[in-house]
Amino acid sequence: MPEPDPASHIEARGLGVRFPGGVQALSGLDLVVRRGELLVVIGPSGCGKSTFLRVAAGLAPASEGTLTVAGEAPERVRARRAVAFVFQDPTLLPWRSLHANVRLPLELARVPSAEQNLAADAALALVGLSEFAAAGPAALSGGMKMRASLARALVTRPELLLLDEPFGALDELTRERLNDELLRLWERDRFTAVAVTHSVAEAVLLGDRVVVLSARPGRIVADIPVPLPRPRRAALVGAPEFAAVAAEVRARLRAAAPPDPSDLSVRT
Ligand SMILES: Nc1ncnc2c1ncn2[C@@H]1O[C@H](COP(=O)(O)OP(=O)(O)OP(=O)(O)O)[C@@H](O)[C@H]1O
Repeated sequence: MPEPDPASHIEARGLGVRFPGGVQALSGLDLVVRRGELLVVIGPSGCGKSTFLRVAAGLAPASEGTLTVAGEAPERVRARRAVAFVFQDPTLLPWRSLHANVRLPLELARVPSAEQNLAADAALALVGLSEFAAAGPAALSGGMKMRASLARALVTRPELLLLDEPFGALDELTRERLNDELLRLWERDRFTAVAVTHSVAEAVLLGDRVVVLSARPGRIVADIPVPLPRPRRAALVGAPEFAAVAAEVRARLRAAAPPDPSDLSVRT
């Protein structure tokens, strides 16, 4: 077997996922995510984006081909807590304070409690929530809950962060702020990150590359580099060079989407 390339973090080769009911979510997917890269995956609804993240997180098995993380099976990477997942729903435990929510992954890893407290303090400070450490999730806005969810994901200093439409449920302004926050955290620590989104603007703002998947079963139809300089912030969205990349992503996404039956222009 060839030596794994140290620069590649996730390697999917001929990856396919078929669910027990027969739904083929992904098929023949070849993708390399480099270490320290921020990759965005976009594609039509139901094409298998979340399924790809779940396989990379070690939460779902591949049915064809392989996917490795740092040359290892994703389940092993999950077991050593080197991967963290952020979902659209912040899933904070309502009976725990923010601090106790953020330190939970360290508790589960049986990290000594003094270390847990220091790391949770630092993670809350990173996302600007120190003064809410003792508050319960019910006292927080949606944006604050998502910040807490990011803090909980980063508290273990993961090598790989997987984000499944993390800010999709937030209003536009809060979403912009959270994207800036995510960019700041990633610029600081340069963990490998794979984010799924439905927003073309978000994809171009965040990504080093944007991978466009076809309609189900998802396979890669475009792999678009984003040559915009970093650090990037949400204000970049109005720039002409931004619009050019966004137009390319949008065109590839349109071409990937299944035809709209109400669109008369595509009927013969
Ligand atoms: N556990 C499961 N069992 C059976 N089918 C599933 C399961 N999970 C997902 N699917 C199906 O697999 C397909 C891909 O789902 P997935 O959630 O990965 O798509 P997605 O691209 O993330 O969708 P969306 O953009 O709507 O969130 C969908 O048709 C979905 O209904």
